[in-house]
Amino acid sequence: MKQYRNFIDGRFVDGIRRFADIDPATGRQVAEVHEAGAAQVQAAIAAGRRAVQGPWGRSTVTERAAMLYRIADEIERRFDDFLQAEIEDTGKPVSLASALDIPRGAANFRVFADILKTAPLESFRTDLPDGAQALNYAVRKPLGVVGVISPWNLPLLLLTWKVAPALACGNAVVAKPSEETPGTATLLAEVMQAVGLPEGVFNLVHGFGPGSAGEFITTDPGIDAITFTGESRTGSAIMRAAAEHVRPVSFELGGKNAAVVFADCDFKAAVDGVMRASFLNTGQVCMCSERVYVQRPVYDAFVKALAGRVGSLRMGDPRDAATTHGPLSSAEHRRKVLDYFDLAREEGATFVAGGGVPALSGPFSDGHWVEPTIITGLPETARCQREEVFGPVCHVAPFDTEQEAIALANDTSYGLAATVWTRDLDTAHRVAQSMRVGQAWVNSWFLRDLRTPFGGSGLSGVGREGGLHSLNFYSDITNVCIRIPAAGKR
Ligand SMILES: NC(=O)c1ccc[n+]([C@@H]2O[C@H](COP(=O)([O-])OP(=O)(O)OC[C@H]3O[C@@H](n4cnc5c(N)ncnc54)[C@H](O)[C@@H]3O)[C@@H](O)[C@H]2O)c1
Ligand SMILES: O=C/C=C/C=C(\O)C(=O)O
Repeated sequence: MKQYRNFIDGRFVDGIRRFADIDPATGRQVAEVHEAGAAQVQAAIAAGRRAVQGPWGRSTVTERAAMLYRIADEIERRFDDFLQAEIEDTGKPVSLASALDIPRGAANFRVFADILKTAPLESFRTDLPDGAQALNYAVRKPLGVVGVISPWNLPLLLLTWKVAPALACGNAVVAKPSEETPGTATLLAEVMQAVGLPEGVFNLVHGFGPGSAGEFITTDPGIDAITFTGESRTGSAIMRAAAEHVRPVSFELGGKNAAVVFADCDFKAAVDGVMRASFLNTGQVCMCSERVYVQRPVYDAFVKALAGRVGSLRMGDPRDAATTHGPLSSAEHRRKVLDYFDLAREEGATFVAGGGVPALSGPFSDGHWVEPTIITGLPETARCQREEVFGPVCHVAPFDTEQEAIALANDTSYGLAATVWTRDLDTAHRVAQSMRVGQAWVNSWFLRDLRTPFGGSGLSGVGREGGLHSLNFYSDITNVCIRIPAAGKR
């Protein structure tokens, strides 16, 4: 059986216990994962501290950028290994993992190398009453040892989205991937070793949250900052842990995202776009649209077209290029999603498509499959309209006016993403700017430029990452202020 070990101070080490890594497409075990104990997490943090105090913490931008390019190149050289590990851990279709997850794993390093090299320093010239001036400029320095905790839905993409800028800024990292998806993170540790990243700069520990590696990282005073992607409830627990030693946090959390479709949209593009926004990665993307609002004149046609398209999603062997819909991440997560389907029925929903468990044959008969599902008829107060399901499901409801659509979309305690479909430029700007979210897309969804701010409002997160926002979070900033006397004065 394949073994996924911890990577501490430049070496792969066994854990204190082992747990099973399950392929959600088949329900079969694919690897044994070595759970790190408290002492091993402490050793990883101590190794990180030594690394930041050593040459790595004093390395130049040019040196670090070169290292990030080497990491990106090595991920690409081992593209197929990463692809197979990601598919084994998630069951996601090869078409998706090869177009999104693995390329973004490499791109995250390359883009942050470029951003680092081109990032300006902030500076201000201050005029003083006596004719003197002051020149202020802010320098970024490493924060120290950064704890990175990531989820299972886009394992390599979301881990590297945080590891890359943390390393770019000269920090050391102690990373913990989700217990459900340890594969590509372990390969990333192999990459770090292969490219010669100094020992202790990147450490990887496997395990769970409470009472395990996740909690050991977040409660350790040796961790200088915590960056986390996952559920809002977990974010809240981590925030409490971070408060103890007053450490900064950056959180990308859950969503209950709206799609707003106006009657003047490009109808086919909107149907295609909402299909993608609701069902990509089996609905397990934090930015997925679970609430779709369609303007009344096109509402019936839209629901019909969406239901027709759902039937064309193909489940099955993730390695078959024709497969477009994978399983859910685990038996437990499928139970949660199916419980929401039951709840939706109790709350009065009409199931326009899906709603059940498909019968797959052969090795995939024990996978954690759920049909892509479209529901209508729920009141906005229904729990299924308010809570994040994180599965292949959207609810479609009609609206009449622009003001009503904005109010419906914003009526949530989350605030991650929205997507607006219209051909009218004025409507597009007005509505997109009115969305209380981190990302408002117009006639598109999950279209990413990694230089832009990314994050969530309300329950969806704390802070923004991306571009300079990442550099600022992963840096300790010192403002230097120099007084320049006026000529002839002191
Ligand atoms: N906003 C975003 O960018 C974004 C991106 C992806 C996923 N998500 C969200 O993530 C969720 C799905 O991922 P998940 O189920 O893996 O999330 P999760 O919160 O259950 O787990 C995420 C990570 O946190 C660890 N963890 C759990 N409890 C912990 C604790 N008390 N202390 C420290 N670590 C702990 C887990 O082991 C895992 O590594 C969804 O809510 C989704 O919306 C958000
Ligand atoms: O599931 C959530 C997806 C988040 C995506 C990103 O963080 C990104 O594209 O950088």
